[in-house]
Amino acid sequence: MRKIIVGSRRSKLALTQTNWVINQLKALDPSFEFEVKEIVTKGDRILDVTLSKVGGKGLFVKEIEQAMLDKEIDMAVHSMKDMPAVLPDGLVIGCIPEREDHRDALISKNHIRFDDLKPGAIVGTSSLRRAAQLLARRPDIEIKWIRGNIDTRLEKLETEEYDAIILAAAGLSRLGWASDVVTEFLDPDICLPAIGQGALSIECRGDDEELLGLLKKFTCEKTDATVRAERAFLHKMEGGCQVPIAGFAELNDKDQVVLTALVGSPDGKIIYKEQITGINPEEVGIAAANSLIKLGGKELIDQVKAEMEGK
Ligand SMILES: NCc1[nH]cc(CCC(=O)O)c1CC(=O)O
Repeated sequence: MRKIIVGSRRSKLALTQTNWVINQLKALDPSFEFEVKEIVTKGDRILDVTLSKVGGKGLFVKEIEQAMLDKEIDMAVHSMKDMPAVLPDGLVIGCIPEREDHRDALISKNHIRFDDLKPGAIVGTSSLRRAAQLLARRPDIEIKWIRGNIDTRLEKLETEEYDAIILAAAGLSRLGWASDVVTEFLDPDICLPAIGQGALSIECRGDDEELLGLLKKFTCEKTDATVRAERAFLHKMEGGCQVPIAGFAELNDKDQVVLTALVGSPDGKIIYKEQITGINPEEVGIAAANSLIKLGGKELIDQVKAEMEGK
C-alpha cells in the first residue's frame, strides 16, 4: 500500500483543506494511505510586514515545493490564489477540485452593509486588489492594512479600530464560519475576486504517475477550465499578488469560458476591466490580458510594482 506524505502549512485553514482533500481521496480510492507533515513557511513566520515587501504570495508555497522536490513530501494542497503563475520544474498542479464560493465577503461591526458604511469608515484588508475596487465604489472610506490568519483578522475586527474587514468567503466556508460572521457577500461586479479564489490546487511531482492517476479522479473539469483561463491571464499580465489584479471565469450555457479580468490603481482611481468569451481557457486568458494591456494595464502594473519597491 502506497503512503502519500502530504505537506501542509499549520494554519487552521491549511490543515482543514488538506484533511478535506485527504478524506475525499480516500473515499475515491481506499488503496492509498496518507500522512500529514506540517511545514512552517516564511510567509507564516513574517506576519508584521506587508507580504509584497518580502516577496509576495510565493512565500507560502515555496518551502512546501522544495520539500516536494526533495521528496520529503509527495503532495500539497494550496489555496489556488496563493499559487504563483509559474511552477518550478518538476512540479505540476495534479488536480483542481470543485471550487468553493469565489466571492469576497464583508464582515462588519453591527452588520452594516458595504454601501451603508459611514463616510470615513475603516475597512481592513491587506490586498491591493480589494482596496482598489472598494475605493473605486466608495472613495470616502479608509483602507487600513491588516495581516494574520483568518481567526487573527476576525479578532482584530473586535479589538482594533476597524469598522469592517474583507475576507474570502471560501476560507470562512471551509472553516464553517461563514454563516456566523459574514455581513455581505460581495458580488464580482463590486469586488472581482483574486485569480483562483475559492479553488484549491493539489500539487505533486510531475513524474508521480501513480498519484497523478488518483488525483485525476478528483478533478472538477469546470473549475479546471475556468481557473486555467484565470491563470493564463495572470501569467500573461505578470501579476503576482502585490498588484491590483483580479479575474474570475465561469462557463456559460454553451460551455464557453467567460472571463472577467481587471487591473487597477491601488487608490481605485483607475480601473480597467474586460470580459472575454471563448472555448480555449488559455486563449481566453491571454486575450483578456492583451486587451487590458492595450488599455494601459501593463504600464499601470509596472508603476504599482515600482512604487511598492520604492516604499
Ligand atoms: N490571502 C490569504 C488567503 N489565501 C487563501 C485564502 C482563503 C480563500 C481561498 O481559498 O481563496 C485566504 C484568506 C483570505 O483571502 O481571506
